[in-house]
Amino acid sequence: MSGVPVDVLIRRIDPAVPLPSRAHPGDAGVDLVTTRDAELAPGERALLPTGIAIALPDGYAAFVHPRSGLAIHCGVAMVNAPGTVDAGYRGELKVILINLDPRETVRFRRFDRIAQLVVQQVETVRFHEVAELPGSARATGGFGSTGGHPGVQTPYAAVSPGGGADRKGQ
Ligand SMILES: O=c1ccn([C@H]2C[C@H](O)[C@@H](COP(=O)(O)OP(=O)(O)OP(=O)(O)O)O2)c(=O)[nH]1
Ligand SMILES: [Mg+2]
Repeated sequence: MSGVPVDVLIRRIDPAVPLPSRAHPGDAGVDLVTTRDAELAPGERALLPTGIAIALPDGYAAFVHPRSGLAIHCGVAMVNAPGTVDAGYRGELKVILINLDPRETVRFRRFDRIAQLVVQQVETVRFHEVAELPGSARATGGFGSTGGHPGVQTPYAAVSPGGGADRKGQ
């Protein structure tokens, strides 16, 4: 990371919670911990408290991202990844985890690291309604229109640049 650090106010809701810090200089995210033990059975989800609240400057947002280690080793994902923390939000940061492993229950202990927080500048936009949008090379192609998907055939339609749907088996 370069440039002048952005100042973010932080309040400990749980007085014993460690303040978030970077594992390595230059890391984009700071790890967030759970302040309570949790047990997630296969398919179960939980809203876990992090013990902190923050005040971001105007023009910034924070994004709660999953940890890749939890994903590959435990099959744990964030249901709403990335979670969006608004600049005006003063409540406790919370993380919605889900255990996607089909067999194993995953256990978290107090102060285990469960997610990471990335603070970013966000643009303020104004929307201008128009009858027609300007053309582009991609046009309306999306959802697999460029092909090359490994694995199973899904029932979902790819949208071709012409705007039509390529539906397998129809
Ligand atoms: O992973 C997350 C996502 C959100 N939040 C907090 C901060 C955010 O500012 C607030 C609202 O989040 P969001 O806008 O995603 O939820 P919503 O379902 O749209 O709720 P609301 O109607 O309160 O905006 O909840 C978290 O602590 N963790
Ligand atoms: Mg919202």
